[in-house]
Amino acid sequence: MIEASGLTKSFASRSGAVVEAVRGIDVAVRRGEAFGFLGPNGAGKSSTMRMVAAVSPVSGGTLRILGMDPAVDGPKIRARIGVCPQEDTLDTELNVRDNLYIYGRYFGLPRAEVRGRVEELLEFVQLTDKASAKVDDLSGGMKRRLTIARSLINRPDVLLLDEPTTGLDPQARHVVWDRLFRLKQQGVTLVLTTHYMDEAEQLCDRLVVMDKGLIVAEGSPLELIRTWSTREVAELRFAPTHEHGGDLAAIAPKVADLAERVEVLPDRLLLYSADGEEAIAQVHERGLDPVATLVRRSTLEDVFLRLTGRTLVD
Ligand SMILES: Nc1ncnc2c1ncn2[C@@H]1O[C@H](COP(=O)(O)OP(=O)(O)OP(=O)(O)O)[C@@H](O)[C@H]1O
Repeated sequence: MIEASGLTKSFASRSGAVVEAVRGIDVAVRRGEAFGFLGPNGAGKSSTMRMVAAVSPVSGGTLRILGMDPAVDGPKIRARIGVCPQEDTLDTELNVRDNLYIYGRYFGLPRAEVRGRVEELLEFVQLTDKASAKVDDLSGGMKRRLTIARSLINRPDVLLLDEPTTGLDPQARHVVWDRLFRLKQQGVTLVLTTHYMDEAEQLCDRLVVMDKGLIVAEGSPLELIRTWSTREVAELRFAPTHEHGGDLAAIAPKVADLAERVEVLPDRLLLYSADGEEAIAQVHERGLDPVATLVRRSTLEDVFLRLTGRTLVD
């Protein structure tokens, strides 16, 4: 559905310096899959998405979308994809139903067809009872669902979603995920960006981890975790009154041999080990006395930390 090779995007900044937002990435998105671009702010995700949406010209490399070249067939591509942008771009002058209707007409769909499609989409995103409401009276989650409905008006083969649940509360996020799952079941190819690990794990069949304009890893969430992390992680917190005064960097060498890898975060130590309980038992045996411990399974957050040395916190 999408094939990029050596894809780059540069911007000229105001000072005249060149910003290389995307520095040569290879990506292939298959029909029907949910594909994610994961990475922190500034990684180049949005710049990539805008090229894939055929609204921002490619600086270098090649890009094919639905077999077409965006430089030649931009309008044809845009007719067959849906775009759900990061910020709300809904028309606050119009009510919920008319936001969808106007968009459908913009796509050149006949009036009667748009009317039917609008009702179908309102139902799909569970906004039928809000059809006459002003956009400003909707909650954040409802606005996001309306934007998703709008991006589906042309029955796209591919739906691009830039951070679909950023800023939403947990319940609203789950409602959005549920709708995206349903779309996937209907055969729509989903391409999304996110900096939420749980979102990537929930939704994506495959994903790439981006950092500073480059892809640093690629695979299914499970493959990435298996390749780049251990099965379990033991988290250790120490009291500020500990003999090292809570200086975690000083404690780390004392436990380094108990794990495959140790990460020092500002507030805790992470011990990457196949058996977290065993690692913690040994820490206690050495009289190191953590004030709190926790064993959890590895997540994509651990993969990201391993690959970039940074956490993905916004
Ligand atoms: N129009 C622009 N002009 C100049 N620089 C830009 C422009 N758009 C993006 N950039 C720069 O390109 C880099 C990548 O930005 P981009 O928005 O693609 O990252 P991102 O991974 O999507 O981040 P976010 O999660 O914040 O959306 C950043 O350094 C950004 O400042």
